[in-house]
Amino acid sequence: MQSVKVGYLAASRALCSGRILCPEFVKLSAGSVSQTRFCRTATKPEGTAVIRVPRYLQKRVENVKQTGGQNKIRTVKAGKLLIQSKNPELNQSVGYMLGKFQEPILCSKGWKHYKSFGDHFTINNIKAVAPFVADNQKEGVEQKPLATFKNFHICKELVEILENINITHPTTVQLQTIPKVMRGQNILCAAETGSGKTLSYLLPIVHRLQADKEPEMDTTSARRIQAVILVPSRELSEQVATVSRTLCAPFGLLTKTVGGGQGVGHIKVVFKNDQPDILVATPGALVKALRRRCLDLSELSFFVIDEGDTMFDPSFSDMVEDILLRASIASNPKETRGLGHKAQLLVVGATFPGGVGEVLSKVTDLGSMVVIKSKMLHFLMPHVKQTFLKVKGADKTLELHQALKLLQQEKGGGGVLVFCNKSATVNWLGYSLDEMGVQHARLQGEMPAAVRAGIFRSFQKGAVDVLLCTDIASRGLDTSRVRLVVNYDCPESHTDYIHRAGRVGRAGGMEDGEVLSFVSHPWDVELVQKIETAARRRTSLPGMESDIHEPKPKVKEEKENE
Ligand SMILES: Nc1ncnc2c1ncn2[C@@H]1O[C@H](COP(=O)(O)OP(=O)(O)OP(=O)(O)O)[C@@H](O)[C@H]1O
Repeated sequence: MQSVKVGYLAASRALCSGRILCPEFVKLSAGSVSQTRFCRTATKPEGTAVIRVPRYLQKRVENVKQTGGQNKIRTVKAGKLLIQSKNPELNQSVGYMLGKFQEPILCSKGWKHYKSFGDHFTINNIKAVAPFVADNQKEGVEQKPLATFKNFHICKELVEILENINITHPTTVQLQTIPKVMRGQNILCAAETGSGKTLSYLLPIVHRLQADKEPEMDTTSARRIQAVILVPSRELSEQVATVSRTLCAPFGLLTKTVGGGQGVGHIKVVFKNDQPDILVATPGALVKALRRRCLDLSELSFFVIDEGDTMFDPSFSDMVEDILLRASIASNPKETRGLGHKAQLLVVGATFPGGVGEVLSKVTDLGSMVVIKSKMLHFLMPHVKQTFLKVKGADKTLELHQALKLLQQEKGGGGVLVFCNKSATVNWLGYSLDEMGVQHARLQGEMPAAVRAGIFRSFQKGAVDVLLCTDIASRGLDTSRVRLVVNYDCPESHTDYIHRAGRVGRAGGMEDGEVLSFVSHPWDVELVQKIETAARRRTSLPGMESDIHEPKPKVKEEKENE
């Protein structure tokens, strides 16, 4: 029997004064006082008795505290369910709101116990439209005219290109960001996954570059790099470059990429004949290029850091700092115009770690940066159904097979991203799926660059439906055809969960995207409990609230020091 020691006086006071008037408890406690061995020990102060409270009684007391003395809290009301559990008593309706100090009773509460295998719960999608769709586009809101890209006064060719690909109304983040970028402000923008952050920075960049372009300029010789976009992976650099090329096409602006895994020879070739107007690069490749003096960042008009959380992660931050120090970053909008102008700094991401300010304060005045933070940042996506299944490690492959079959039967198939925590798991799982006859592709960081090239693109194009991958595919990669994200291995952090889950429910993507997470290890359970708590409380995921803060103006600090 596991037990705890409590002071006799404290325990008896709690028993007598509290609402916990359990006769069994009192009887047992009194019994154990007379028998306690601790009374006899010389080290204990005289008169202090120690009683042992059995674990099962502690649990009962905890439950009484949680339910406030009632047998159970009724969390189900008429209408749609927010949380749907294997045990219907733990369901929670959309209409039920937890009290401020009320502890939610979690389906995943006992998931560290081996008997919980087979248990499951679902956080239902309670909204049909993503929160980042501008308010006036939501159902039932018809009063205001819809905002369009024309409202931003960007050149008409760009508006036409967007219309051709069915992008007519800006998302919330685009509405907030584009005007500010056009005004020359440095921006720190944090908004949900799939909310259209790429266009938020690319549209104003291309608009400005075409406006600044001199008509008589020779297209090749006078070209210089005017915008650098830093991204964490090769795949993402290709994706951003594709969007950029589409937007640049009518203006003859050139976009190039340099990515990790490419030798110096290849990097030199990129810059040899023709400098691009827009360069999309990974930090490692750009550092190599800068060291070999292949390019010069002194005349930049824009410096963009996409996927800010990854780029300011310790694995990249030194390189990012090194690159930023070679560029001349503006400290206010006036410095971004005219002769000898400096670069406007745009940092975007779906989550933000602490420490962003530390690096940025070395290159610009943090006080001048405009922080744009979406309302639903770090919340679970309300328009995506998210299921958690407690399953034995050995059964995960079968469960995955089952989920793929169900998707085929119920929705006629679609893109599936299966996330594993390690490259080795991707390979191993790949062999298992081969044996089961499931066609798939694999994408993981340990693959040679040549093998990796084009895998995500072929998945985007629909050449293969199932992609087994590590977290390299969770950051920024966009495909509207993903219907199901499977966390074959439970993600290691909230940030990873947000990014992985964010591959569905994207602007312009499938509306019925789902996330399925397998939970097999006891150490996965805490993360699941936090996610379930956030869902039941309708709050953001814990530990991420302070991730983004308004940078303090440097000037004030200096004045204080004087
Ligand atoms: N205004 C819009 N209307 C409809 N679709 C849009 C709009 N803006 C962007 N999209 C589409 O939304 C998808 C997601 O955009 P994008 O990749 O820029 O998202 P993101 O916010 O950068 O996501 P992540 O945080 O995952 O990087 C893209 O397919 C893009 O074409």
